[in-house]
Amino acid sequence: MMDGHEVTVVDNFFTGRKRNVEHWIGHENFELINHDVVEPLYIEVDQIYHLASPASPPNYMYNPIKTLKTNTIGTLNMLGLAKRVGARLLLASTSEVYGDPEVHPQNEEYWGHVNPIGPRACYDEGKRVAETMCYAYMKQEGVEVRVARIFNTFGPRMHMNDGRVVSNFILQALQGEPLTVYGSGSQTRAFQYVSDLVNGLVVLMNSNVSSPVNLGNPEEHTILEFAQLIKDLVGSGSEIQFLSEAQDDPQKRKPDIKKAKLMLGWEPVVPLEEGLNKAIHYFRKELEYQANNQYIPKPKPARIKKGRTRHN
Ligand SMILES: O=c1ccn([C@@H]2O[C@H](COP(=O)(O)OP(=O)(O)O[C@H]3OC[C@@H](O)[C@H](O)[C@H]3O)[C@@H](O)[C@H]2O)c(=O)[nH]1
Repeated sequence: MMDGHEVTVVDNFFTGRKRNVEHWIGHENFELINHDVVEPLYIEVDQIYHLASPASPPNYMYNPIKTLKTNTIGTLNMLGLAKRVGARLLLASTSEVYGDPEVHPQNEEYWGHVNPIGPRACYDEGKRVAETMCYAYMKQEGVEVRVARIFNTFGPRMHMNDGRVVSNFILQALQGEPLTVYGSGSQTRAFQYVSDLVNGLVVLMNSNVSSPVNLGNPEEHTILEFAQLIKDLVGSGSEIQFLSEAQDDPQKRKPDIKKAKLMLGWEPVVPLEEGLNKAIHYFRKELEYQANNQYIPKPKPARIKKGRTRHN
C-alpha cells in the first residue's frame, strides 16, 4: 500500500483478527473482505498472495477437514481466480512439505519424508498438493505461479493462543508459568522474524523464479536452548517443564537458503534476539491490554417466580 498498490485483504478470521489490520481501515488503498477461500471469490486483481490456512499445529489439527479444504479447494479457487483475471499467484507453502527430514539442512531439491495419514497430514499433505495444483495450472493453463516454502516464523500480532513454540514460551515466561517443552527438547528449529519473511515474499512475487524457494533464517537451535534464551531475554524465573513428545514432530529443521540468496538476492537481516525482543514487547503489551479490557460478566440475581414451589 505504501508503494501505491491497492490491497484487498480476504480473511475468514479463523486464526486472524480484525485488530491486526484495523489501523489500515479508512486508508484509500485498503479493503477488507470477510470471506472464506473455500468459497469462490470474484474480484479483479494483478497478484494474489495465497496465505490462507491455519499454520500452527494445534490450530490446523483442530479441524483437519477444514484445513484440507482450505489448502485444496481454497487453492483451486485462488488458481481459478488467477486464471480468470490473468493474475500471478504466490502460494505460501511450508517447510512441513519436507516432513521429518532425512536431509539436513533442507534444500528445495529434497522430496521430503511425510506421514500421509498422521496428525500433521492435513497440513503437510495439504500444502504438498497445493504445490502440485500450482504447477498443474502453470503447465496446463499458463498461470504464473510462485511458491514460497516458509520455515518457522514469528513476530508481533501472533495470536495469544497461537500454540506455536515462540508465543507459548514468551507468554509462559512473562506470566511466570513453566515453559512447556514437548519431548526432550533436543529437536531443532530455525526461526525467522516476520519482516524478513514479508520482504522475501514480495521479492519472490516480483521475481521470475517460478520453482519453489525456501524462505527462512538458517540459525538453528534446539528447543531447550530456545526455552533458555527466551527465559533470559524476558528475565523470567519460570521453570522448564518437560511434557510428552508431539506425534510425528520433525526432529530437526533448518533451511538451506542458497537459492533465495542467489536468485532473489534475499536473506534474513533481523538477528534472532532483536526479533524476540520485539515479540516479547508485543506480548507484554497484549497482556496489559487484556488485563485492562477483560469483560467480566456480573452474576445475575436469581429470578424467583411468585406463587410456585420449586421441586428439585
Ligand atoms: O509449547 C510448545 C510448543 C512447541 N514445542 C516444540 O517446538 C517445536 C516447534 O513447534 P511449533 O509448533 O512452533 O512449530 P512446528 O515447527 O512444529 O510447525 C511449524 O512448522 C513450520 C510452519 O509451516 C508452521 O508454522 C508450523 O507448522 C516442536 O518441536 C514442538 O514440539 C514445544 O516444545 N513446546
